[in-house]
Amino acid sequence: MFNKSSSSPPAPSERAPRARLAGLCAGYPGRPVLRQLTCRIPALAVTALVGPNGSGKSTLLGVLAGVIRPTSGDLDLGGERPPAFVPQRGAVADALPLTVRQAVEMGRWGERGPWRRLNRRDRLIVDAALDRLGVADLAPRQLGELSGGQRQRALIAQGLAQQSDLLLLDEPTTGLDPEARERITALLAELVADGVTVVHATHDLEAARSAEACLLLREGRLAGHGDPGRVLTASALAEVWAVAGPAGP
Ligand SMILES: Nc1ncnc2c1ncn2[C@@H]1O[C@H](COP(=O)(O)OP(=O)(O)OP(=O)(O)O)[C@@H](O)[C@H]1O
Repeated sequence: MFNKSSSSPPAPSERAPRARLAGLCAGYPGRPVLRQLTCRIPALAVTALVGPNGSGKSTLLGVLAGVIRPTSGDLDLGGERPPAFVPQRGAVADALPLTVRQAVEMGRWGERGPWRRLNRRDRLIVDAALDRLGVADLAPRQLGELSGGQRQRALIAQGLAQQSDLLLLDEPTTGLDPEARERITALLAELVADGVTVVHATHDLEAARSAEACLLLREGRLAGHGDPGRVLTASALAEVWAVAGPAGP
């Protein structure tokens, strides 16, 4: 009677991984950052990358996105389409004269090229992404005049319009108020239900705890990975942030 239903989904650690890292090292010219990372990123789950400033979260996203080449070790990234990468909000100039719709349409450039007109299918994909993120009514507005939460949803819609099954986001909730943070966190979980694997770097421990998996980084090394409830303990966080300095998470 109390047997687990045979239809309950397997735990993330038991699922086929979307990405496998083995002894992976990466960084910038003359600056090694990631050191010997060995872990799996579960498919169809939200994975949070957690760690102090400079611990290598964005670098790891860059490696997964294919913009930073590992210097050694292996990265096995399955999937048929390249990952979709949504950079930090600050990386997108607020002054860019772009409407929300134009920003989301840029998500189609990878397939169409920036100079080719979008076709009907592209426009339907853009409409669906705007709808999914609840920003369809903001489509004609300038990106720069939106609230932080609205802009972040527009940028996630741009990632979604790339139609990848792997969505990489750099600090999608940073700088947002609690309500907007919760909304984005809930949206990421919903995208998993749509068939997307989500990996996001975050300083928001609440968001990290609500993820199905996490990677805890300390000075470019893996200090823990797996179930956030097991990895993000008070003692592990105190230890990781003590190494990083007194600023705290
Ligand atoms: N383009 C770059 N060239 C050289 N070094 C870089 C570059 N980008 C980042 N670094 C360095 O790599 C290290 C890791 O940076 P990274 O941005 O990956 O950390 P992070 O965990 O994402 O930090 P934060 O939480 O502040 O965003 C830092 O020491 C940083 O100074």
